[in-house]
Amino acid sequence: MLRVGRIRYINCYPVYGAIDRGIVPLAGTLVNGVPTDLNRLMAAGELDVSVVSAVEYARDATKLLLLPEIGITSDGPVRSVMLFSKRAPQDLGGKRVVVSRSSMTSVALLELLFEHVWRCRPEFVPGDAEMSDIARFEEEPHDARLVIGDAALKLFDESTRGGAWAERYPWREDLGAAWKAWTGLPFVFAVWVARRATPVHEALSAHASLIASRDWGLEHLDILSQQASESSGVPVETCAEYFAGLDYRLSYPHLAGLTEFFRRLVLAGRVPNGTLAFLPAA
Ligand SMILES: C=C(O[C@@H]1C=C(C(=O)O)C=C[C@H]1O)C(=O)O
Repeated sequence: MLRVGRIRYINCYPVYGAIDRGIVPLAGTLVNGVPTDLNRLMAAGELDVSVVSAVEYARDATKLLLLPEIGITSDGPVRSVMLFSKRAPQDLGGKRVVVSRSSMTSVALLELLFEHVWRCRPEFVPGDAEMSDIARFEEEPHDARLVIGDAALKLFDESTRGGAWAERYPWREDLGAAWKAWTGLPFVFAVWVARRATPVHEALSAHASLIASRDWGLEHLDILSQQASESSGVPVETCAEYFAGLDYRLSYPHLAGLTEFFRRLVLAGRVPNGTLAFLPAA
């Protein structure tokens, strides 16, 4: 049985919604996790097909194939990948920036932004930043925090209404928006991949299910926004706007954004140079 990974954030509802509801069959079993769990399981050969951090593909491209036409992307603000800061990002040189242990792509993007846009060098420290960790943020000294997923959406939404979070973090940088301002391109946060060792017909079948489920999801964002609001505690209108701002296709502008990100990571010596290799389209 094919093992298929799913990020347990609401950002994956539009892709897995129809599979979850039995509307689209999937010949496999789902494994849930935060992005870094799925990256690790994929690298260890414990998953066959999964959504992973975009940078994980570049890191391990010789073992992986990209699934065409699907990704988690934004062309500008994403809302759920946020640097919450007590001071302006340009003033964070030598300061402590806690980066979510759940993320790989956003940490790599954040490092590029500090180096090239904000032009200073903070001290990066990995830390827990899921919804259940929010209450303990102040126990750990820090000047800024990178938060992704539902926890970021929740904190961003609350801080736009003023109150304690807005006071604690007067600077809130949306990494999708920062990338767009820097490069003019959309950003690809996550991609779907198959291990090259996975039998092609099985990977193709999973891909076809994911595409069909995503197409159903995009037609039913109202139902999914309601479900997302219930599970995240974020108002339904905010979830609806969030989904509207994400794009789950991988069209030319997204691929341009993805390769530009990889090119800059290669220059920074973070990932080996390589190429995009795709599973044949389903
Ligand atoms: C848009 C998001 O993109 C995510 C960010 C990832 C990363 O930083 O490695 C990986 C997968 C995506 O879930 C999000 O989680 O909010």
